[in-house]
Amino acid sequence: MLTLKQLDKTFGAGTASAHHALCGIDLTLQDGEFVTVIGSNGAGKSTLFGAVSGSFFVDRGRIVLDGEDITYLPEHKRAKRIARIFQDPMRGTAPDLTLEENVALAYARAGGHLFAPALPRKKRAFFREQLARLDMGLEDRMKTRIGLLSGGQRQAVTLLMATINTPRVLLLDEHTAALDPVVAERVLHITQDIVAENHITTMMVTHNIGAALSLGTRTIMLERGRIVLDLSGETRDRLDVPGLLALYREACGAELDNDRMLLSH
Ligand SMILES: Nc1ncnc2c1ncn2[C@@H]1O[C@H](COP(=O)(O)OP(=O)(O)OP(=O)(O)O)[C@@H](O)[C@H]1O
Repeated sequence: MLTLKQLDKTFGAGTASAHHALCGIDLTLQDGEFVTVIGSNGAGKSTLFGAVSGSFFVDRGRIVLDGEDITYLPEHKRAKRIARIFQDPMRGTAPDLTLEENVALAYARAGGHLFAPALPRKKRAFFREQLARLDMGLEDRMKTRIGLLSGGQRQAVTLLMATINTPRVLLLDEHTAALDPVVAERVLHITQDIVAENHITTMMVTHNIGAALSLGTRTIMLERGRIVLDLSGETRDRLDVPGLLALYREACGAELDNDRMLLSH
């Protein structure tokens, strides 16, 4: 279980450009829960992920994972349990290393090691099987430099690498936004399968409202560093995009300001 209690973060505190990016975030995620996260531009979605993954420490509040207080645990020590994938497919892999070398690195990192020994044969075979499931022909390209793969292929590999040692929490920060729609759809399918099979507690930021309402079992909406909507069960099941926008208007007294979100449904 992941619990966030009263998280607060101000960037540039004490300066003229101070920005209160997280304002008392309270959120509990059950094991294996898949939550989609939406919100207008600058609402604090990436900041929330940064707080959970440890890119910075929060100013106030507590982050508790499986009963352990990890609020001040450095990022590299959380990495074994909390994986994060970004929008940029180039970010999660080393372009000059082969697919196999990247996988070896991911294993090493997940095990808390600095150096990557050669991949044990069993693990190699397992990863090859996983690659075959992607149906992108990558299982026969273990010796190919990652930099030669397409964005979609790289993002799919990044997803496999991030979940190689089954993290407790997976943070997906618009991880399909830079892919063409067909590839994005496929990567989303793979995401759902991996998350469900491994029972990984997952939060996924998306600007696609339709995807936000159809994937996972819960949707939260952020606005100015606060959770303004937390939708699940029948309420969420019955909701369509206009319905969500109306709820937003009711909660915030304004129209949603996110062009990408409004254009993508
Ligand atoms: N390191 C930082 N220093 C100063 N301000 C920051 C920093 N990171 C984020 N912010 C500010 O905090 C606010 C929240 O940013 P964040 O990236 O979390 O928003 P977001 O909801 O992910 O937005 P988007 O959908 O546009 O990516 C923004 O106003 C942003 O400019």
